[in-house]
Amino acid sequence: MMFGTRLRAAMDEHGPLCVGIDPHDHLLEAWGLPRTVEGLREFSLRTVTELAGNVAAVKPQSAFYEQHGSAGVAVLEETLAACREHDLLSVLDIKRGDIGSTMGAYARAYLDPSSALAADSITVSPYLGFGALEPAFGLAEAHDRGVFVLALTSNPEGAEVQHAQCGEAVDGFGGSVAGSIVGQVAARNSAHSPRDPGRFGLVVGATIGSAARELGFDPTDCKGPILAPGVGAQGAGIRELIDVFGSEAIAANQILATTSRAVLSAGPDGVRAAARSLNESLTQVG
Ligand SMILES: O=C(O)c1cc(=O)[nH]c(=O)n1[C@@H]1O[C@H](COP(=O)(O)O)[C@@H](O)[C@H]1O
Repeated sequence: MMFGTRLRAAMDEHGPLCVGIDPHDHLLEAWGLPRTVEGLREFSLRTVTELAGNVAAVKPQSAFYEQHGSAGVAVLEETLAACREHDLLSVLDIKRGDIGSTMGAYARAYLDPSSALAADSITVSPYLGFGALEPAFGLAEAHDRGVFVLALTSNPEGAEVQHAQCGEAVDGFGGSVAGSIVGQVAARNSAHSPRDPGRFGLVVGATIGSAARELGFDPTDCKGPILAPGVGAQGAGIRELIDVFGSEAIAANQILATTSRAVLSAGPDGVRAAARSLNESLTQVG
């Protein structure tokens, strides 16, 4: 089944929430775990078992595994394997972007099923040019995976790059860098529609307010899934999600709202209930 279809089916079944697996040191401590690779493993595998069957996807944040060196990356591999074993979709948050030949190596690392680091989908950064991401797009198609391209990120610093005007406007998407990214993702999803989403998605923060409107485009026109971080610890909630995306796109399960700290801080015995509660409030929209 095509990634966009698989994700939509998971959202229809489990709700529109993706819980990020961000093993911050303070969260390991709050869970009574050591700030070691052993603590990292227990935190990660417990989160997968608690959330499988309760959320549409999880989003391991590679950085928190890399900070432990190769032993941490080995835990990330175990975490992704656990997702596969539990039939839990994964969005591996790596935000990689590089020149084409190097991007090819990244694509093989994270999208080729023969790799221990392969995920169902990944985040990528178009800062070296949208076209430089082609190797990731190609492998995603070859192995039926998904790619979420950063467009309007949840951090305030992103605006200086993403809101910049880049000359030629992409029809219907305005002339900003972000609009150009959204328009190019929409073009790759041209055979799809909001009801039949493509495998190429966007990352658009729930904290961006009216930015997309002011830049002259609607991110939901990308005809793919939209990963929406910023919920919870970064201050966004249901109201902000509706302001950015509209209740129709949320109710149609195009928006994969994602939060990490707000759910993980509930602890090992509370993470499932916290996810179900947030999912419940999200499914009330529309
Ligand atoms: O690609 C991402 O997931 C991402 C994009 C973005 O614009 N903002 C953003 O916060 N993220 C990631 O989403 C997670 C947010 O974590 P919380 O703020 O704890 O919910 C972190 O792992 C971020 O790196």
